[in-house]
Order: sequence, then structure tokens, then C-alpha cells
Amino acid sequence: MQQHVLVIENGDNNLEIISRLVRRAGLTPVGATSLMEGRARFAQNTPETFLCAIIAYSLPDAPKGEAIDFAINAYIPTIATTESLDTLIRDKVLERDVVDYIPKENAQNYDYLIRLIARLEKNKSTGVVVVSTNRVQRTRTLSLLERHNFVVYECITASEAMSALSDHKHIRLVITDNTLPDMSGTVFVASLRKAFSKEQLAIMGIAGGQGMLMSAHFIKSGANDFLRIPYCHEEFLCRVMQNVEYIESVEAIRRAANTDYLTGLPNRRHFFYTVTMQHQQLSDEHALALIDLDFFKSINDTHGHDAGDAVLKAVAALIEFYFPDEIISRFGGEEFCIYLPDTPFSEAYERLDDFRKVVEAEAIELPKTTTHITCSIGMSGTTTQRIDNLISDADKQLYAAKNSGRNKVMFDKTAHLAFE
Ligand SMILES: Nc1nc2c(ncn2[C@@H]2O[C@H](COP(=O)(O)OP(=O)(O)OP(=O)(O)O)[C@@H](O)[C@H]2O)c(=O)[nH]1
Repeated sequence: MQQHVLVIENGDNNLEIISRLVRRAGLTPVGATSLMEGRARFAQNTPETFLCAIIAYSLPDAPKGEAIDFAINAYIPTIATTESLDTLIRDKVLERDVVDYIPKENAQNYDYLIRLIARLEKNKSTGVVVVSTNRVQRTRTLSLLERHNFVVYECITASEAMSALSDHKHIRLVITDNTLPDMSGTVFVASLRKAFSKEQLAIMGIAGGQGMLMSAHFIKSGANDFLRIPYCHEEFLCRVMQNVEYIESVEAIRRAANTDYLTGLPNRRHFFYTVTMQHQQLSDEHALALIDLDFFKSINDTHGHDAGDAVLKAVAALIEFYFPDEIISRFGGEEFCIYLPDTPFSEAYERLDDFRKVVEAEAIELPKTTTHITCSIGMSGTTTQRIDNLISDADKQLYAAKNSGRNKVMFDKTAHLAFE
């Protein structure tokens, strides 16, 4: 796990500020205030533990970016810092293969620095597709992305890009030129939008020439963003970061809206969405189970609410383990639901009864002790194709299981005689 950041800054004050930001990003700074000290600190650590380096352009013993060269030659992704936005120094910095450079001018620049270092770790699992027939342009774009640790896919045609997208689920951004051999960039964008919404996949159009309409054309075809070639290094990286962060924020919101906060299982809302989207036509051979923990209130009363939470998490983990291919959910409180598609009722019954025995046998670890719990299960199945009927039928059976002694699986015997 890479988690060190080599920080070589001009003076103790700057070093302290940058080190604090690095710690806020959850990483460990290895600090120095001169190139000589930086070399020594670097030599004391394993090179692979460095996620990146943040290096001042000008240091007392390295006035012209020599410390930046040192870090780049040691194969560490390097972010350069400068005292101010000076175009001459900027050009000197960008002649080198730096990840980015930050003028230490205002708080927003420091905020950008934190986002940038957090991204360097996340980018290792974020895919970006670059589609262009222009080799020089494509290579330049890929090199900038690689410096940011993105996993990059180089494509010349739209169809190559389509297959990269279907093979690699971690792709979050497509950067496409307008002139492609098999279709125009804007037609490609429009066809991508049939498969991926703007919230699932970001698309940036790029095009050269003087035509002012190309950006509008790309955006009307479904692109999230557009950049004119030749683009400036910094603008390109800021836009890439913004587009990828947008997709990730939507994913995070969607995950939070669909997940039960305590157990991490899908919630009731997501359960209905998944069942109805994936199984618009429910099959004849299917089953649904409502699982309710027995006398759960007494766990809370005896061991406290945290212990109750621990029991819910333990049972949720068992459900995930024993029903990895089924649609599972925490319905609320101490009630869980499992939908078993394409499963004969007798097989579903056996699996659920085995699960009931697993729960009964499980010693659940609490902070100061272990405890045991049982569950009651109501099942429904083949008699109906409607999810709301399946749930109300299972609920009646669950009620019956609770009223006839608990710790059992019940189903409507008149409806499932063959299996009885
Ligand atoms: N710790 C904890 N308790 C919860 C949570 N959600 C619901 N509960 C508690 O679960 C308990 C459910 O109690 P009851 O409905 O009486 O059910 P029970 O004690 O399991 O009894 P039976 O279902 O009849 O076997 C209530 O005390 C709720 O406060 C939660 O997220 N965490």
C-alpha cells in the first residue's frame, strides 16, 4: 500500500502547511526543506511506498527545479509548487514530466492539491479511453493521463472504443476526437449515449480547427465537455478531474440512496428496483422469503443497542454469503428479504431451511460476549408472478411462523402440495 508523500518545501512554514494537507488526505508526509535532506529522507524509505512527491521549484540548494528532476528520475509522480503564478517558471516546470503544478497563491489552490493527491490513488482503478487517429495528439493525451495514474485505453476507431467499454467496467471517461475512421466523433457520442447516461460515463469531445460550432455540436450530441486542440496542459487536467469527480459523486449518491447504512445490504427501494428491472417477466419457478429475527428486542434490552446492531450486521453477512447470486435486501428493522429467481420451490425451501439452521448455530461476537439468535422465515412462490403479491403472501407465512413457535420456515401448503 503506497501511502508516503515526499514533501520538499522552501522553509519550515511551507513544509508544515503542505504536510498538514497531506495528512488531511490520509497520507503520511516525509518532509525536507532542501534537496540534500530530501535525498536522505527518500533513501531511508522504500521507494514503492511513495504515492507521489510535492516539490518546490526553488530551494536553497536547488534553485532551478533540480529537486523536481531528482523526484522524477526516482520515478515518483511529482507535483511541483511555485511561490506565485510566474509564466517563465510555469514554462520551466511544464517542460518536465510533472503531474501538475500548484502556485501557492490562495486557499483554493491548496484545496486543488488535496483533491489531486487523493485522485492519484483513486485513478489507479479508473479507466479512461482516448479515441483519436492523430498519433501525436493521442500520445500526448495518454502521457498526461498516465502521469495521473489513470488506467488508459488507446483506440483509433469508435468500434475499438466500444469494445474497450464493454470489456472494462471501470471506465469513467471517454475522450474522443471528431475525425474517426468509422464514424464522426459526434455520431459516436450520440451512439454511446444510448448505452450510457451522462451520469454513468463522462465524454469529452476534442477537435482542432477554427470552427466555433464544434463544441456545441459535441455537447448537443451528448458530450459532457469539449476542449479545442491544442489545449493547455492545466486546463486539460482540471477538466478531466472535474468530469471524473462528477461521475464518482453521482455513483456515491446512488450507492447511499440504495444501501442500508447499517448492514451495507441493498435497501427496500433498491430491492424493488432490481427485481422489477431484472425480472420484468417473473419466471414460474421462483421464490421469495421474508426473514425476521426472533425476540430481537431482547438482544437490545439485554446487551444494548450496539449489540443489536452487531447481530443485524452478522445476519446480513450470512445472507450475503449464503445467497451470493440472489437479490437480497434489509427491508427494515430486523427483517430481511431474499428473491430467488429461476429456482424450483423445493430447492428454495431447502436452502432457506439450511440457512435457518446456520443462523441458529452461529455464535455472534459482541464486544463483551457472544450470543445466539434464531429467525422465522415466510416463503411464497410459484402461485403468483407479481412481486407485491409475493411479498404479502410471504408476510402471511412469516406471521404464521411467528405464531406457531418461531425458528421455522413456513409456506402455503395448499399451494405447494406437490412438494409436500
Ligand atoms: N439495535 C437495533 N435495533 C433495531 C433496529 N431496527 C429496529 N430495531 C429494534 O428491533 C426490535 C423489534 O422488536 P419486535 O418488533 O418486538 O420484534 P422481536 O423482539 O424480534 O419479536 P418477534 O419478531 O415477535 O420475534 C425493536 O426493539 C426495535 O427497536 C436497528 O437498526 N438496530
